[in-house]
Amino acid sequence: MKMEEIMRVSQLSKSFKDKEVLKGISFQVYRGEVLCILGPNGAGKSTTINILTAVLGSSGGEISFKGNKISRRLKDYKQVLGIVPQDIALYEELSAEQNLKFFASLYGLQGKALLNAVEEALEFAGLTDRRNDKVKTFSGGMKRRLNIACAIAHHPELVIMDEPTVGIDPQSRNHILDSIRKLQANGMTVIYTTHYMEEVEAISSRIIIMDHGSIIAEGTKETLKESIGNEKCYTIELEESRNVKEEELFSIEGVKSVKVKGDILEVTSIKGIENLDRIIALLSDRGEKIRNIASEAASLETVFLKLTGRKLRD
Ligand SMILES: Nc1ncnc2c1ncn2[C@@H]1O[C@H](COP(=O)(O)OP(=O)(O)OP(=O)(O)O)[C@@H](O)[C@H]1O
Repeated sequence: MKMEEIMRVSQLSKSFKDKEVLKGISFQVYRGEVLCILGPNGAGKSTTINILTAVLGSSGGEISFKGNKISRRLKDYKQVLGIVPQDIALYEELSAEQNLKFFASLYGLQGKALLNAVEEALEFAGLTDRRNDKVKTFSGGMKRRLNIACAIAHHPELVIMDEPTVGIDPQSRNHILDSIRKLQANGMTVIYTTHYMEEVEAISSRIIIMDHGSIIAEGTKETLKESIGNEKCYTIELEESRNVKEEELFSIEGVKSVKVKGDILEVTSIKGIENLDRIIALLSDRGEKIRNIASEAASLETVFLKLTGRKLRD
């Protein structure tokens, strides 16, 4: 499938006084994808997002949207953009419906189109039955959902979200992740920053990993995992007997290391070499009884650890 470029960021830099926060980052965004920007606190994610949404000016570099520099067509660009900021921006004294009407009307929607957009957005947020309640009576998760609904009611082409699930309950978080999949199914493009690995696993089409103001890796979940680890690990739980010799396992093609921890045998093996059946055959040949086998590939967490030398959440 040919990917259509919708946005191009070239050599984007930003300094606050003499502190260089973005060090000339470049990347593309393709239509219909969910691009996750992953990085620890202070990596420069919010600064990037704030520049992409034209809230903040850059110190250097260029951003083009559908071939035009955004600075030249700022009004048109903002019209097709949906922005979900890190902090909730809603009117507490207004109802869900009134908030939606207000935000959608900022994008020029009126009359029937406005009413339809509000109806659709209420449903999207799962708040149709709470439409007339004031926002101040809502839980954190409901506010987050409404915040997102306000950003997408006008059907933007590109939705930019800055850590929209921070500090909310798991149910609302799942609702938000589901709704991002829905946005994508409806043809929208999403840029999403997070420091939660599970979210990246759940929704990303592509990932950019940032650290200290630079992009340190880019790819899909699969390519990133492959780039660092071409190993898999079998955890084999045995009944008590211990007849098998470690060196015997090394005679099987692909086996790189064997560790024995009590009744557990940990075997790392090169990915792509299908040898589990041979391992099992050898074990049963030696009279071992297998209780359980689990196989695990490298995770995004390990990718991050290898690239930066530290955990994502310290
Ligand atoms: N207005 C500012 N003035 C000075 N320094 C700033 C300003 N805004 C951000 N920074 C610094 O820039 C760096 C990057 O911050 P940024 O908020 O972009 O990181 P982040 O990856 O979004 O982190 P978080 O997950 O905490 O939001 C940090 O060191 C931060 O202290």
